[in-house]
Amino acid sequence: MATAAQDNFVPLSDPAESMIEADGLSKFYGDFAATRDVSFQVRRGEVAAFLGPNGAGKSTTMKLLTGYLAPSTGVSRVAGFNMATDRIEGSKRLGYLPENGPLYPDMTPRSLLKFFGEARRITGQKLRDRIDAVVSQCRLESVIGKPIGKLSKGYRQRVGMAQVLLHEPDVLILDEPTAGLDPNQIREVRKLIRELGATKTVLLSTHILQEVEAMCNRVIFINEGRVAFDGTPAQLAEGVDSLDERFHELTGASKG
Ligand SMILES: Nc1ncnc2c1ncn2[C@@H]1O[C@H](COP(=O)(O)OP(=O)(O)OP(=O)(O)O)[C@@H](O)[C@H]1O
Repeated sequence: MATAAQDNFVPLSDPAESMIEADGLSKFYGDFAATRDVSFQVRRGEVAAFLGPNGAGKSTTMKLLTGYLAPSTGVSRVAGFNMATDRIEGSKRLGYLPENGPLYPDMTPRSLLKFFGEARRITGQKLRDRIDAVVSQCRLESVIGKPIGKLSKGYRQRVGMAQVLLHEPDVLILDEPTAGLDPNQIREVRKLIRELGATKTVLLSTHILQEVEAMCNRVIFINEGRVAFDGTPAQLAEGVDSLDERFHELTGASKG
């Protein structure tokens, strides 16, 4: 039976090109469901906002999608690969930026990128070329030799992005990529994500409505562990005076 969320869904391109797929993902901690039967697909060419209030289940869903957490029920796929049974193949095509991801504070961006590149079996000239490319893309030139622990939050976030992009993944899953940044840093990270969206499929989590308008052509809204809306930013704004009003409506609706 179709759900309200599915009724709202508008396919933007060929369904065969689904690059990120959540299929009935639930995660239980004892009796508590952090996510319940979460299903959606993000297609090639989409930059999708994963929107919802604090505690809605965004990070949990992202961990389930990337294979970092095992679901209680359901299946996740990245570029068509089942992340439970084919995680290595899926991971080759995936760049995942976790919320407050581990960055080794004593390493420099250069040594960190070398370390992660080698872990992905990129070596020699290819690795040097890829490091140069992501350093330029993420504008890290001025901090490349400084300890990561001494960098500003904005630069640390860009180091995380560089690490995510190093192996040229087709799919990016970014957990709150602009959290904790100042307005200038936010503008720069948004610009970078818009550029990346031209060639990659992106799912980024946020609880900030402006992120949707600034970067995304698709919105998946989650509340209390369930998908409450799935459609375009224009559909999200339909029939309300402001996105704030829609946010309130979507978060209030499931409490009745
Ligand atoms: N390991 C865990 N054990 C128990 N409950 C957990 C665990 N991890 C997450 N939760 C709970 O699951 C719910 C969803 O958490 P999650 O971190 O996915 O939310 P979120 O939407 O990412 O929130 P935020 O925007 O604050 O990061 C929350 O109520 C959280 O407390």
